[in-house]
Amino acid sequence: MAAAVRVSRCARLPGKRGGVLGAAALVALLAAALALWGPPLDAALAGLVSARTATMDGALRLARGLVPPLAAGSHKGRDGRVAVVGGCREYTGAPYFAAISALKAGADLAHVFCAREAAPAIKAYSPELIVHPVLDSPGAVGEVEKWLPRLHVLVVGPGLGRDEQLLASVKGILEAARARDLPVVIDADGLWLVARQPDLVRGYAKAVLTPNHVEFRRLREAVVRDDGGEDGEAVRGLSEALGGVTVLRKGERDLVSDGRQAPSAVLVCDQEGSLRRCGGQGDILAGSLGVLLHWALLAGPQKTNGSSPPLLAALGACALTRRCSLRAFQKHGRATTASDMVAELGPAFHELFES
Ligand SMILES: NC(=O)C1=CN([C@@H]2O[C@H](COP(=O)(O)OP(=O)(O)OC[C@H]3O[C@@H](n4cnc5c(N)ncnc54)[C@H](O)[C@@H]3O)[C@@H](O)[C@H]2O)[C@@H](O)CC1
Ligand SMILES: Nc1ncnc2c1ncn2[C@@H]1O[C@H](COP(=O)(O)OP(=O)(O)OP(=O)(O)O)[C@@H](O)[C@H]1O
Ligand SMILES: [Mg+2]
Repeated sequence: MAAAVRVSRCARLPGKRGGVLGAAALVALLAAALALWGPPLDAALAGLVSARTATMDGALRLARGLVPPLAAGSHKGRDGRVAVVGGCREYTGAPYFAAISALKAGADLAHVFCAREAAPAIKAYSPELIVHPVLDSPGAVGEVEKWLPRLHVLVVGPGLGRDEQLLASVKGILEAARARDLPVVIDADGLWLVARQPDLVRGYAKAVLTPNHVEFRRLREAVVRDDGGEDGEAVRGLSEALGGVTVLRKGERDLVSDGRQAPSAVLVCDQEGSLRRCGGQGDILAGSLGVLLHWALLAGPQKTNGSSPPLLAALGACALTRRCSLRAFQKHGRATTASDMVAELGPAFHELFES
């Protein structure tokens, strides 16, 4: 059973003695303890409450510390060069949402490597995106590989579709990225590929998978031969079976684990979000996560306090996506779309990471 703690916003937290701690006392107590973070934190809290799942507000505080300060002398690209690999005839919105979210979350440059047919539409959505119509060309892997030295992170899968030729190209691109130790976020149909070829990511600590409900079940079925279970232990088990790849299982509560946190904590992000379940919210999360993952890996242990950088980045991206979707929902209600959420990403980022 994944051991950690569940810290929810509500007042009720069953302790070992079955008592209930008041919210204020609990928050104060855990705020101090969370400051320890990492193995000392786990040790400090292990005896406090029964092993459940953990919403690590302290992790968010750490995530804030990963954001590089804007500086007069910085050059274009320093704060992140993110590339989305996806976009096909059917799906052009998903790669756009992922790439523009990376920019609005603070990346300096956002590329999209997509199929030729998708490129005009994605280019038309935004002049900010650098769109390469190469993914369905015979030399797609080489075309992308020559860009890898100039990129910090790949976000693979939004709007990819399931065309065998595209998936074969993406397999080669993932292999090339891993060979260069490039961090990757794998979402949507990129997860379709991983479910069929788990060794593409197995044991790769710089990979983060972001399955939704359906994609999670497919992965569990393919990797651990069990499509049951949606709880923290199922997430931790999948992560462990993939050799410590960080898994973010999206849902009403986002569950994150790298399978190795001792004692194997599963972190929960259940901050308030939108009640609307419109398409594109997962793409926004994947793009935001791309830039946060780059920053987290760059920050070093003194900033992450010994915690897993991908884990912190995933939590930060969950909180950011929920906050921008909530802001959009408060303005647009049932009419809220992913475009409205993207429009709120900048203010949500400021609220969470800069104020
Ligand atoms: N505007 C666009 O271009 C969009 C394109 N998208 C792309 O569409 C492709 C397929 O993504 P999908 O998410 O549709 O496919 P999935 O295979 O993830 O999901 C298939 C169906 O499962 C159902 N489902 C999803 N979450 C569920 C849940 N929590 N409980 C029960 N049922 C659930 C939905 O009806 C969904 O259509 C991906 O490449 C994705 O990136 C989506 O991201 C949505 C937006
Ligand atoms: N049932 C839910 N209740 C509240 N929030 C949810 C729920 N399901 C998902 N979310 C929120 O929406 C985010 C995206 O999850 P979702 O399941 O929509 O991804 P997705 O299906 O990949 O989206 P996309 O349409 O972009 O592919 C989650 O990280 C979570 O914050
Ligand atoms: Mg999705």
